[in-house]
Amino acid sequence: MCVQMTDTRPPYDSFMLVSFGGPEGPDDVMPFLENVLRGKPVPRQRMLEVAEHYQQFGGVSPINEQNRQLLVAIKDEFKANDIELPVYWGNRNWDPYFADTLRQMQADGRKRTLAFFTSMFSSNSGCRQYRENLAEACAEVGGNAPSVEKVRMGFNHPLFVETISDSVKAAAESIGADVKKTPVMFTAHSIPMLMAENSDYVKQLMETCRLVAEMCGAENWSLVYQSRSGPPQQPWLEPDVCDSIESMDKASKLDSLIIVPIGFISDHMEVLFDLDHEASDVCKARNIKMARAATAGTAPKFVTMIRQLVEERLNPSAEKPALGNLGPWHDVCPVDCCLYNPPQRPRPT
Ligand SMILES: C=CC1=C(C)c2cc3[nH]c(cc4nc(cc5[nH]c(cc1n2)c(C)c5CCC(=O)O)C(CCC(=O)O)=C4C)c(C)c3C=C
Ligand SMILES: [Fe+2]
Ligand SMILES: [Fe+2]
Repeated sequence: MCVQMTDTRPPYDSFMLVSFGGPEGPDDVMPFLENVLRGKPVPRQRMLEVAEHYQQFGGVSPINEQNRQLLVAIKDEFKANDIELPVYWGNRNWDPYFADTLRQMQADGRKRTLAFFTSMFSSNSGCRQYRENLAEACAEVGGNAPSVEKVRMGFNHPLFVETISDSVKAAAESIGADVKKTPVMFTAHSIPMLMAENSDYVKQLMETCRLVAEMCGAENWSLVYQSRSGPPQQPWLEPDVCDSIESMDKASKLDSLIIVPIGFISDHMEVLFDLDHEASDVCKARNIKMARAATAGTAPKFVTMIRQLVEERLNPSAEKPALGNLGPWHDVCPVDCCLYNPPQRPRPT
């Protein structure tokens, strides 16, 4: 006998942009970094080093302003496509914090929200930690806080791949390079090996890089990592972007190089400092013409992708576009998705 289950949940009634947050002035930098690194075995020296990067930009991370612009673009996109979901924004590490946003949503009578996380790839940091922090915030807000459900990871969505492919072509053009022949170095945030092994981070990144390279015709590409923050004895994903530039150039003199921050959706501090400053200095010292491809930001195709990811959840019979070999990623994470339990070590004093 087949038993038809009825979905008794309320319909989706809102949208939430779920992001990282960033400091908005010099006094915010240390409390922000304390939030980011709570429970993570990152040496204090590295924390102070990163604080200095932020202070060089007046203590202001561009991420919040970029998210404000993205929110405007999403609202316009929803309006133009008759999606009547009010749009909210909450961050893990800075104002507006998840709990404050959920409290506002509760006051507005919202019961069930669809969330887009500003991470295109599955990892503990980009998936599970967001979900756990949202669940903690819901518990803090109380019984009738809205439930939050994330849309699927969009790493292989055709419109994400197109957005980055367009950026790579524009970057090549900006230095008069032939995208087919010029080395294209995709970069993503390094994470501990143990975290990587418990997620599909590298598999998804490799797939997106392959798809972007195929779409824009880049024949010489690699995936490297940046922004490592772990203690020296803990293995993190390698190679590092600056080391890679040096070793590639030593192996065979580079004329031009295109760097593509595939792991980040906007031009925040890790892109401005680690690529536009550090990697760019390595290239200048070696006389390599470097172009850094733009991140997705508010590119119209990227904003349309966010709208389509929402639409496919509002209408479960809608098509779920995905390029390549991995298929559309899951809507609902399995229980063990992106687990990470690092070995506990005493904190250095
Ligand atoms: C254990 C892993 C990580 C540590 C430690 C870490 C430190 C760290 N990160 C930032 C700033 C940013 N990180 C961002 C993204 C990001 N970070 C990690 C992992 C660690 N970071 C991952 C896997 C990712 C990608 C997924 C995600 O969470 O978004 C971002 C971008 C966020 C965005 O929404 O675009 C920033 C900014 C600092 C300052 C820091 C401490 C030294
Ligand atoms: Fe990070
Ligand atoms: Fe996950």
